Amino acid sequence: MAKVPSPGFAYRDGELHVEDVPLSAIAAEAGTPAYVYSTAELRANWRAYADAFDLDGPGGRDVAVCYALKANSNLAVIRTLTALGAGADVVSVGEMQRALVAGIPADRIVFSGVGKTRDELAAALKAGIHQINVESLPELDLLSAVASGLGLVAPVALRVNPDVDAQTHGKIATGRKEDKFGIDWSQAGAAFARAAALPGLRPLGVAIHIGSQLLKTSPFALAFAKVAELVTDLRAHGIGIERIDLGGGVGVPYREEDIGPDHRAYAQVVRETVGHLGCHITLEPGRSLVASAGVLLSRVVHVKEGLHRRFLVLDAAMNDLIRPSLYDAWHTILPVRQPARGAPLSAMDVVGPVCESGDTFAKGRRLPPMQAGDLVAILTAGAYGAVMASTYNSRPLVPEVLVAGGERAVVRRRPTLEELLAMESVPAWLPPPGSR
Ligand SMILES: Cc1ncc(COP(=O)(O)O)c(C=O)c1O
Ligand SMILES: N[C@@H](CCCC[NH3+])C(=O)O
Repeated sequence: MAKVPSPGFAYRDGELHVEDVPLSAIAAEAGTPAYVYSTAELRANWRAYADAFDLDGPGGRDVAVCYALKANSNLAVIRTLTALGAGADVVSVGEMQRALVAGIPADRIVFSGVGKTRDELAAALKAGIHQINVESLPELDLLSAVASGLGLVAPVALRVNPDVDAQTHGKIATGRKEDKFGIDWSQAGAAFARAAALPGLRPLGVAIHIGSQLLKTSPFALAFAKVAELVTDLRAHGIGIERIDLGGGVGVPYREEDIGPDHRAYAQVVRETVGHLGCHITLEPGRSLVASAGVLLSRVVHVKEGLHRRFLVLDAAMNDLIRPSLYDAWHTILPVRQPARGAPLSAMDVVGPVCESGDTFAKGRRLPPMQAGDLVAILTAGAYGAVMASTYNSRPLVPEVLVAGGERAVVRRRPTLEELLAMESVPAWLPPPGSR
């Protein structure tokens, strides 16, 4: 049996607890499936960055940690992180709204993304956000026009594509030359020159993001060194770069055997590669701040003995947590009731009720005896979990619960089926019910 890898979640009195709260109590109150988040774990994840970058001391004066909301945009989660000092990295006007509503000041928000619309750019400028990360020449022109139309000058970083392989899953690597992100390395100089010439822009930063779930620091080191070269080059050409945005944070251990990441080693890489430039540095970690802080709590609907395999059929499904289906991602799965010492383990396919074979959380996972009605916790689900949920198969969005010590609150409730249906309508020109 896998050990519980995080301090926010532990077996006590024969049951898995989130801080001081038994998960069975949460299942009784919020129903299942439900995401459950630990505030202590969020704090510990923040502290790892705060310590590595001396955020509360003199070393951190020129470093901003802008939490990438895409990893988990629940308002209570954002509020917890911003109370610790986080700014925000947003990729849509919706995320920007969330950041503002959660209390993050506009001047601590950066706006990334490869396809920001005219309306989104205008909203960001009107809100007065810290920086817009521009990813293409057409976007430069559009932003300049929008800013000029509003009588404003946009604070801009250009996201460049350093052509570095992040050595992560292909679907979440973003810094290779074939990826859609950033301005081609060979066009970077010309793009900055153009930005400097456009009336509505103040180009002051270089941004990159090479991918997510990096368990090694070497790809970061390669990419950051290229950024340093570019900054030096741009300065030599009279373009005064004051800011560097280094993109997402370190990866997280999903399996016990995953080694790293070491925040201190990452911070060391940052200092060694770009520290000498005297730039203000923005970091945009998402996953590493929230992944370990969340579990997906689910109930066993059936234990189905197939002829060839044993299936543990849960009430959670791919629509609630899509990472295993989409990236073949591993999530450790634990029974909420602590198994007896030496309980026999047997291989089970852990699946959901959705009508796709891909609705599988784990294949051949070795688990102790389980029966219908038992609760399980799918670990390390705080990042890219609830935010990627859908209503596929007309399953309502999964609720979210935040725990702090002995306190707990439902921070997003499960919508009712009536609410889902109320969003739709049948036009009067369609045949009425009963006709054919
Ligand atoms: C531009 C940008 N910044 C930050 C992040 C957050 O990355 P991570 O969750 O790996 O820290 C992402 C997602 O990969 C991203 O696309
Ligand atoms: N959704 C991905 C990460 C995407 C990163 C976004 N830039 C995951 O779960 O691993």
